[in-house]
Order: sequence, then C-alpha cells, then structure tokens
Amino acid sequence: MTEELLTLDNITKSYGAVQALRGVSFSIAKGEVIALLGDNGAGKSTLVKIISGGLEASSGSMRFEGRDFRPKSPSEAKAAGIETVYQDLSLCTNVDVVANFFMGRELTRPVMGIKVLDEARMEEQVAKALASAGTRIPSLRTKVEHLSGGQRQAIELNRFVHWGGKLVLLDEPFAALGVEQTKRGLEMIRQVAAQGIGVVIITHIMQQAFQVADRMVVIRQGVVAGDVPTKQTNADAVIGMITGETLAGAGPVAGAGE
Ligand SMILES: Nc1ncnc2c1ncn2[C@@H]1O[C@H](COP(=O)(O)OP(=O)(O)OP(=O)(O)O)[C@@H](O)[C@H]1O
Repeated sequence: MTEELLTLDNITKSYGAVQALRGVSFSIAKGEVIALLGDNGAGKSTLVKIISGGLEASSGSMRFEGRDFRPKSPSEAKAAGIETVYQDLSLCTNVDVVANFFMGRELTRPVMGIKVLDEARMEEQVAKALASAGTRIPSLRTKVEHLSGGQRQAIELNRFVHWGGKLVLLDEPFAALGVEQTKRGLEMIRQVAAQGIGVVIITHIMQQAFQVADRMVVIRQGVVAGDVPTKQTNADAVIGMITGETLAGAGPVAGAGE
C-alpha cells in the first residue's frame, strides 16, 4: 500500500480579483513522482508556492505526514522537509561544493579549545552522498560557479536528500539543460523517489512527464482537470485535459488519442 505524504484539500488562492486556484485537491504518496501539468497561467506555480511556504492559500487545507500543514514561510516548509529546488538559485557560486552542502550546518572539531571547521569530515560525507547517488563531480573543492547547470542541480538534489528532505518541488528543472544532462536529471529524480521521497515536477515537456512521473495531475483554470496514473493515459489525452477537450476527472481515457 502507498503511504500518503501530502494531501491538498480544496485549496484556493486569489490575487485580488484574480482567482488563480479555485479548489484544488489531490495527494502525493511517499516515493511518488507527480508531473504537474497545465497551460500558462493555469495555477501551477501558485500551487507549488503554497506547498513550499512561499504563499498562503486563501482557503482550503493541507495535511503533511498526517498532520495539519500550513507553512508561513519557505524556511518553515523546509524545516518540515519540503523544498523547492531551483537550478542553482540556492547555491552560493563563489564557494566550493562542500561548503554549499554544509551551508549553515558546518561540522566542527575542537583545536586547542577553539572550534574549527572539520573540512576532512565534511568532504568525506559529501563524497559519500554524491557517490551513492551516482553523481560525479571532478573535485569537491571546485567553486560552484565552475560547474555545469546539471551538476549544480545534482548537488542541490543530493543536499536535499542528505538533510532528510521528504518532498521536493521542481519547477521546470531542465529548462536550461542539454539532452544528456536532462536524461541524468530524470534518472536522478527516479533515484530520489526510490528512497521514499515525494517529487512534484512542473514541466511543459510532455515527454519528460511521461518519462519520469507515476501520475499526471493537470491543472486547468485553477482546478484539477485530470489526475491519472501515467500508465493509464497517453500524451493526446493529457493534452486534451490541458486544453479542456477532455472532461475533468474522466479517469483512464482509452481511445482519447485519435
Ligand atoms: N503575484 C500575482 N499577482 C496577480 N496575479 C497573479 C500573480 N501571480 C500569478 N497570478 C495569476 O494567477 C494565475 C495563475 O498563475 P501561475 O503563475 O500560478 O500559473 P502557472 O500555471 O504557473 O503558469 P506558467 O506556466 O505560465 O508559469 C494567472 O492568471 C496569473 O496571471
């Protein structure tokens, strides 16, 4: 049986007169990858911001690991284990990989009564974390500014996993990446999910959604226009949900691809 991680119940959000979300409900299980799809302005980013504490819902409720969840800030959501990973935005580019991994959580050791950074132990832990995820960085002492977009993303995801993250939100994570890096990124998402972590990925690229997601959740005009297991749908059917040609909640849409 799947274990529920996050449940949204009738979430609404208004920006003044604009009703961006008009009652969104769905849930995410542990280890599940959800592709959040929808046309421009459908409400995807708004939803992700509400989940990660960047915005407060106007009404509705969320439950995370069985408890009421109403984060007031991204740091509150992060403390609970929910984080949005933006490509390189949360990394400090002028310091190395190890420093980024331990930012604000540095390990120290006493030397003559004074605490000094325990660089060797930190490097060892980062090396172990990256190796277990199959991420190869030539040198952990390389400043992040010299790394590729894919490598930066890998570091962020590894860091999230290392510090006990439970649900990661990715908004168009491969927009700036090449084919090979995107492929590795998609593999990494599956690897992260295999550890019981929930993943929500916003993408406009249908092929990516089908490659990585267990379920497709389509948002249209601020409501869920479709919520289907990937195996039970196809690209044409999902496009139909995005554009409104397929009825909401239609479930498995056999033959919708003609
Ligand atoms: N800060 C804001 N103030 C007013 N309206 C907003 C604000 N942010 C978003 N909106 C509106 O809310 C609706 C949903 O926007 P949102 O950015 O969540 O959609 P989206 O699905 O993420 O779109 P895209 O794929 O283009 O990023 C849109 O009509 C948008 O114009």
